[in-house]
Amino acid sequence: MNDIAIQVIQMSKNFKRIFDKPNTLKERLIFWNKSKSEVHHVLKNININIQHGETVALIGSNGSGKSTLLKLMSKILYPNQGSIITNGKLTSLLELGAGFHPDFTGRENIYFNAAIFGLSKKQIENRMEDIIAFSELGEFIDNPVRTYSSGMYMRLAFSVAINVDAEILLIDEILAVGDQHFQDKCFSKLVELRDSDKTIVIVSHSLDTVRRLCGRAIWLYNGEVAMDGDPADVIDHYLDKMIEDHDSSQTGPVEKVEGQIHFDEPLMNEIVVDVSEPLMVRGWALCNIANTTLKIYLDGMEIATAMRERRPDVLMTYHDMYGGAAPNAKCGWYCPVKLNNYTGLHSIDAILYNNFDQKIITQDRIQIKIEGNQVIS
Ligand SMILES: Nc1ncnc2c1ncn2[C@@H]1O[C@H](COP(=O)(O)OP(=O)(O)OP(=O)(O)O)[C@@H](O)[C@H]1O
Repeated sequence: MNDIAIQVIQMSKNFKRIFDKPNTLKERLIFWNKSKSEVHHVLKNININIQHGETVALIGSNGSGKSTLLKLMSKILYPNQGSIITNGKLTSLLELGAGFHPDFTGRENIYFNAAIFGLSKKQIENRMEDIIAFSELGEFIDNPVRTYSSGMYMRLAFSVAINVDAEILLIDEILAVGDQHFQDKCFSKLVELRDSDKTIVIVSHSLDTVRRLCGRAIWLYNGEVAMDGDPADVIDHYLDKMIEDHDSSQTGPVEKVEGQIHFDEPLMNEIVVDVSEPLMVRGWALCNIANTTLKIYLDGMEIATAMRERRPDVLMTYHDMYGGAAPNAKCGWYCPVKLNNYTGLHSIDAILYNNFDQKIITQDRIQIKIEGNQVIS
């Protein structure tokens, strides 16, 4: 048996961009030979081999061609040059609602979709209850899908996709529309499929999901494969490049500088073990400029510049500065605070400064009361 599930060979995809497209017949007649178009090279000479059993993420900034590549793999689109060969039964979760008939009920759409996938009526009937149970749609399963919310669509689509015995699963971001409970459930299911012999290709902006789920990440940049390998390395390079691109696109002063600081710890009832042991203060900062510094003050005295911390729960905790480079980037931070006066009320201030002019962008304060060896409020 061929070990390769998906083979992309010297593949390029272009789209035509049309400017000044006439909207009315009059405009068409007047501008009949004047509409301008431009060929947009979305993917250029891509070569990728994905083995059976691999779980691969496609990452990259908006418009880098990730969804287009998935659509090409699922043969919704065709390349202008080169080819894509898939080997195995393939199902895809690409656009919400794609493949569903809006006037059919959820149940009818299950029949419809599973039949297209080659399942017999008996096979579908045998799986029907499992599909409905996984989707948790309950009585809504007998309502027309046009009445569904995007989360409900996604529940139905995911439940069908995992029950049609596909060997290759292509998933585009859509998991993000589910509520937290269903996202967690889908994630666990994907882990289960990953650990069986399924091949999964997923497009996601959730780098945490990529790190936890995938064994390989492919980064698309300017229509080419910029890097292909271990997710942790690829994500680091991708984020560094995003910072670089963001910095070079910042030509003038940032007009409206905003930021937020959050304290997560110290938690109430935290036991302060020893006076000589510093108390760890943790939080995260969010700012729309890159060049910021976060300083920590104890009872009005500057005691430290907070240290960056990698936090799996906070997206993009990667930059050496505080605030982060990309707009709305978040950075986890920590600071060991040595309490001079052990018992009593202390205030800890975190202040985010703009490195250009040292002006304060934002600040926040927590007050902690220590009694005995505990933080009590
Ligand atoms: N059908 C189409 N016709 C014309 N241009 C298209 C079409 N589909 C995609 N594009 C263009 O191709 C480029 C890549 O789009 P694609 O959706 O693949 O990017 P993406 O990496 O998935 O982005 P995002 O992270 O925003 O989802 C974009 O510039 C988009 O405008």
